[in-house]
Amino acid sequence: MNRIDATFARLRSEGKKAFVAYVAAGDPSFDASLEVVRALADAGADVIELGVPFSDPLADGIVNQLAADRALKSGMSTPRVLDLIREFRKTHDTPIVLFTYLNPVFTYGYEKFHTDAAAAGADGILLLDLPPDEAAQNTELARGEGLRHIRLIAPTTPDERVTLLADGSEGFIYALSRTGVTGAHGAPSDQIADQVARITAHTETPVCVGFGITTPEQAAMVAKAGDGVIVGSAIVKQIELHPDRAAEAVREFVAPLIDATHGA
Ligand SMILES: O=P(O)(O)OC[C@@H](O)[C@@H](O)c1c[nH]c2ccccc12
Repeated sequence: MNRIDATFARLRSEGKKAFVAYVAAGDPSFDASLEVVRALADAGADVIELGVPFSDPLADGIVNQLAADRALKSGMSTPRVLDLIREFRKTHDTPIVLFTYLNPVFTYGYEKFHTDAAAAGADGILLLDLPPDEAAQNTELARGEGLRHIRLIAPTTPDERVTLLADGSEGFIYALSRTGVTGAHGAPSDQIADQVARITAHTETPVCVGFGITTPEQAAMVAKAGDGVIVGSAIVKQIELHPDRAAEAVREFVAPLIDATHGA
């Protein structure tokens, strides 16, 4: 069974919500990043969303932009991201979703990317700029049985596209708490429960909410509304602030967020 599906099935049976942690692979270096990802898993993150660093991350705010830049400068590349996953898999079973843009996957080769990523130990993929209609038309974009395709739904997504996206989403659905780019620009809105309900009306697939979640209070609020909480920039900021003790700083930072999510 796919690790993402197994994790959500387990959490549902335990009545718990998922904590999904995002970091850019290779930030600030291969070795330090591997330690960070292991620390996230050890701290109890249910899913790790691992960013394949890309030079033009159009949906990312400044914190994630700088992280991608640090990773690229440290020599990170798509094959090295797969190496990092292989290393992580020697010790951990936590599901991994690869987050990236179409360009790095196009350059690597769509089909080869899916095959190699699944073989390395990835469980899902979130291709930010792949519209669902394109995925349906160009099946090689969505090839690779080992990887679940996770799709984003924004508050501005029209209802007819919510159905299309919910049908095409596997593993879980990523509901954006607001429009704009990633990062802590304003608190998550109190409309979140309504937005999640708009999606769950169309699907049984778990719905996780991300964008701008920074504090345990926000995590608890969002966890009550959906099936999981996604936190990126706030974790990545810890790596930026403490490059020499990134894993430890991340572990300390996520512990209360994970408690708040699991306790919601
Ligand atoms: O950083 P935030 O606001 O906590 O949001 C999660 C996010 O970082 C992660 O899921 C992600 C990183 N880059 C993205 C680009 C688009 C959508 C989502 C993402």
